[in-house]
Amino acid sequence: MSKKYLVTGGAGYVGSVVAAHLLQAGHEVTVLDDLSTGHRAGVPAGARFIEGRIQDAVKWLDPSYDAVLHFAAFSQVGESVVDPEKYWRNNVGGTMDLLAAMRDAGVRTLVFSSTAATYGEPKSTPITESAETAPTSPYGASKLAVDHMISGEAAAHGLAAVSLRYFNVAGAYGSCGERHDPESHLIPLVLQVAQGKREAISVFGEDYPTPDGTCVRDYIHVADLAEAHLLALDAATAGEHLICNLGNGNGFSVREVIETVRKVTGHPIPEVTAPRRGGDPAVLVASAKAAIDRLGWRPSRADLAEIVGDAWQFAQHLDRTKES
Ligand SMILES: O=c1ccn([C@@H]2O[C@H](COP(=O)(O)OP(=O)(O)O[C@H]3O[C@H](CO)[C@H](O)[C@H](O)[C@H]3O)[C@@H](O)[C@H]2O)c(=O)[nH]1
Repeated sequence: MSKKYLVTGGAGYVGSVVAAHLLQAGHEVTVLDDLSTGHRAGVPAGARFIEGRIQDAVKWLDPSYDAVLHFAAFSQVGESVVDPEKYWRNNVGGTMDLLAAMRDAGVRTLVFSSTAATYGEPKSTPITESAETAPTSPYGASKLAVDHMISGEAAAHGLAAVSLRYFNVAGAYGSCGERHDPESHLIPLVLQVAQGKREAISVFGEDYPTPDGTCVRDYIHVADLAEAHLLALDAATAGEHLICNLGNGNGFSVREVIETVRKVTGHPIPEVTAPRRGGDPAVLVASAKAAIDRLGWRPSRADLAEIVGDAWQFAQHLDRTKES
């Protein structure tokens, strides 16, 4: 049955891919995005677009919406360390306003874009949802605060809520892909080297306690991630706040990612060793058992070469359309 959804941050990377999946499933989608980091061109065709802030969601939410999928947030770990207030005001304050607007409008289902950064430096791997939450950045702390806020809203006011804690989202879905400005994520940066836009990729630290000394991450294809959001909408239960990690449970080192980009693109990728980046845990790998058991999620694009290949197609598409 067709439903009506508000997607905050639907002009951004993950939000636009989820909006596209909702539209393909036959649903009606309104994207609310202030374009502070998103791109108007990223909003999928067929979605209604409102340029606006989550703080003002009360102006647009009404009882005709079945649920909100909430992606709008600042997400740069480094920036959050130098400007924490920006993260508390927007990510936490903005979500507080959004939750109030949902209550006013009687919209009682929420899927929230949470993050592995809520856990901080893990004590054991793979990380389950019962692991200690000790974020090492204001970004992670702001997302954890929202998770707590949502738990309270579910308990006190019967919200049906699911928080999905993403590990390293990568890849692309057609014309929806990753384009941060400035770019700080590993795969798009290595692809920029392949495109000749950068001379070399800096490897941030090669003395970590990992097999090749570089950091290990769990890369998940953005389309697999998007499918989990549709399942989460079905699984959401009044008065319950379900939290699920989303990752493949496979770790790849920075060097393995660079080598995969070499193979996929056929370009040599010069690398230089740089100092460790502050706040980077050595290994972040998810246990996705909860998503598999509770949501019925089955990721189908876990192959790193496929993830990198789709990101490579998107990087070339951006060049061709001269939007980059
Ligand atoms: O030029 C670069 C860029 C990154 N890295 C390394 O590559 C790995 C992956 O880095 P990304 O920046 O791509 O991703 P992160 O693991 O830092 O980020 C992810 O986890 C963060 C929380 O830890 C946030 O949730 C963030 O949005 C999410 O993408 C890290 O070890 C990083 O040090 C490099 O070596 N060189």
